[in-house]
Amino acid sequence: MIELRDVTVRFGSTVAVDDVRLDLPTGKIYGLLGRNGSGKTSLLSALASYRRPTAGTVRFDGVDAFENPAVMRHTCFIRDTLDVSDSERVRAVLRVAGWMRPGWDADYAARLADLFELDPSKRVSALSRGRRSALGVVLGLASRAPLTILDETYLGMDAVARADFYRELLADYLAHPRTIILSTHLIEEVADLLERVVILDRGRVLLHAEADELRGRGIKVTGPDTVVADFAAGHHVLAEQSLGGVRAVTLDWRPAPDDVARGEAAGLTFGPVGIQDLFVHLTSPSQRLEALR
Ligand SMILES: Nc1ncnc2c1ncn2[C@@H]1O[C@H](COP(=O)(O)OP(=O)(O)OP(=O)(O)O)[C@@H](O)[C@H]1O
Repeated sequence: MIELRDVTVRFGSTVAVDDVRLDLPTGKIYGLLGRNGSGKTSLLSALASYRRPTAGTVRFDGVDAFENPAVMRHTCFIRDTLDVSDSERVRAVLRVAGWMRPGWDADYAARLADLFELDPSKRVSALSRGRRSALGVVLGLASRAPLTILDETYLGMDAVARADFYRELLADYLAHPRTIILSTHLIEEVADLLERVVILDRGRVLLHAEADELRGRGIKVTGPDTVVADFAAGHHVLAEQSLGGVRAVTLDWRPAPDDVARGEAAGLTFGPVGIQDLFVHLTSPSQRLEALR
């Protein structure tokens, strides 16, 4: 279990992470979601012991993580900066990772490098943005670290490379279960991979839930204005649109099959609300719902 207790990270007068308390069971794939500046990187830096929180503690199985060599050896935190020297060649970067990472699989790293067309003889400075991102992915996956954190690492990769990455991540996770935290803005793309979701909003945890629970949490209802209004009465409306007598509402409610049948008989149509939609509704300034905390 990874336990964060009252974790606050400040930069001068900016509170990047505000009194966060989280219990993260290990052996799962997490999605850390949040709008720009919501504190994801700051929280992950504290989680990975890259930064001492201004206040609070991070514990792994009851052990304080900060400056603890055993914990740090088992943590791989990949940021878009990569934390490698630009003048190094890819081959050397992978070799050094092999020395530092107890779980490093050099054959797997070579296969991944091949898959992402990473030329081992190139210097990091000569890599395109996408290939640089791919190097981060190789470092993250081949480390097989019990705690692997990928902080928007793969944003520079093209759609084909990202699809390869998602497939590799899932296959390797199933073969070598570990805790993987993905911070991303590409929510729809990764949604199917996630087992748990944490949403940060202005430095605070807005929501921490099983991904399956979120997938079925909301529903979109469309139909004649008055019928929709009747159906939605008493339920939390996350979003609403109206045009020419037709209304569409997104409800924070999971109706029973009988309710759906009743609605369909009255001329309503129903649609799912994905994790990305839910995220947008929960974090858009007009819809911020403190009550869901
Ligand atoms: N080194 C720093 N010095 C000063 N302020 C910082 C520093 N790092 C982050 N911040 C501030 O802390 C807040 C949270 O930033 P952080 O990078 O953690 O957010 P984020 O969710 O990762 O954002 P993004 O999605 O844009 O990458 C922001 O207001 C940011 O400006």
